[in-house]
Amino acid sequence: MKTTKPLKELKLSVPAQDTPISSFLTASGTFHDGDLLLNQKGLRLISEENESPASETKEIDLQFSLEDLETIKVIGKGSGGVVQLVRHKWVGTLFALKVIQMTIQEDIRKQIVQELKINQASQCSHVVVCYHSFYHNGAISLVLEYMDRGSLADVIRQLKTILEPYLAVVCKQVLQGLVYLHNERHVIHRDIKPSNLLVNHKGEVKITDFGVSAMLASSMGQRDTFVGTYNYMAPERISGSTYDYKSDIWSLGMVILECAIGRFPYIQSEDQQAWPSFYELLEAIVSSPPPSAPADQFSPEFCSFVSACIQKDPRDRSSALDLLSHPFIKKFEDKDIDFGILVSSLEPPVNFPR
Ligand SMILES: Nc1ncnc2c1ncn2[C@@H]1O[C@H](COP(=O)(O)OP(=O)(O)OP(=O)(O)O)[C@@H](O)[C@H]1O
Repeated sequence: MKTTKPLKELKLSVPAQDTPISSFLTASGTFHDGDLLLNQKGLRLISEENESPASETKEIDLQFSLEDLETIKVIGKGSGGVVQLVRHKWVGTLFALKVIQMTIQEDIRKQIVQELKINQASQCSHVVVCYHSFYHNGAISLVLEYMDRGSLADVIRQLKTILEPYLAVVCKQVLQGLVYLHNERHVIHRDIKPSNLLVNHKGEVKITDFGVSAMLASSMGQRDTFVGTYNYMAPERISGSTYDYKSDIWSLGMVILECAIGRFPYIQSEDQQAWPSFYELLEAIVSSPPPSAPADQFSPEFCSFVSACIQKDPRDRSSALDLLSHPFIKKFEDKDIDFGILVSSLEPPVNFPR
């Protein structure tokens, strides 16, 4: 692969806003999209068939308001907006408040609405909980479960590589989250990457950020809009073919392999100058043989797990459910591996409280 200028994250820019906010706001300033009503008081889900009678709406904990939260500090920034650490003034509980400005393209706004719907209904301990959502002053605010050790990206930044026993523990939790999303919610996440796998001091790993996920079951059908990094994207998505749950499995395989070898699998050496250009990377993902774990450095179980995920043809990839019983996961299940101890031994991410 040719040496070109360094390119750490391959991103596309978001096109300028082309839909006025007024087109999806009601006269009272309520954000309205399908079965969702969102205003200063919080989120209300309305049954699709029966939107009008207010008495039939399902109200969700209106006691909780943005004024009850005080900001401690900004802890992160993504393409959609900032993430702040906040505290509930009366109860003292910490939350992560993700604020997304609404002056964005309509496609992105729709993706955010999906995020709200999925998060609000989430009942899986490996998916980050969204406790509440508000629409206020041109921004959507999501009150999320606070994951006090940041993301897997923060962990690998410090550790460089993660050993197989810990990787098995991380993988199992991500797979449990994916089984929930794929088999119960019928959702493709579409953006599995290290910064979307959040970690806490207990060693729990949870999937977050459904900003780019799509509800397969929804009438919108498969959508092609994507904003974010292409590094972990499956070949069929890059080449514009149809894709399904298996594209998340490719991404998981790429993340796990990166954690094991300590570098993004499509760079040949640890020399940071050797990053391919954007198009070289896309070409490599689509046309080159898939990356694999070096058999001389890793166990046969790990190598087999990685290749069960990173297959060019999605039909050759295992499902999340099947991978949960893969020998690599099973091997460490009764070994009492405590990822929490490892994570707690690290410095908290920059901006997170010490
Ligand atoms: N619930 C949370 N608890 C603790 N930290 C969080 C939480 N959600 C997000 N963060 C932190 O904020 C950062 C930014 O998150 P965000 O989801 O906005 O963007 P991203 O996933 O990093 O990037 P992109 O928007 O390009 O996908 C994360 O990398 C993480 O460190």
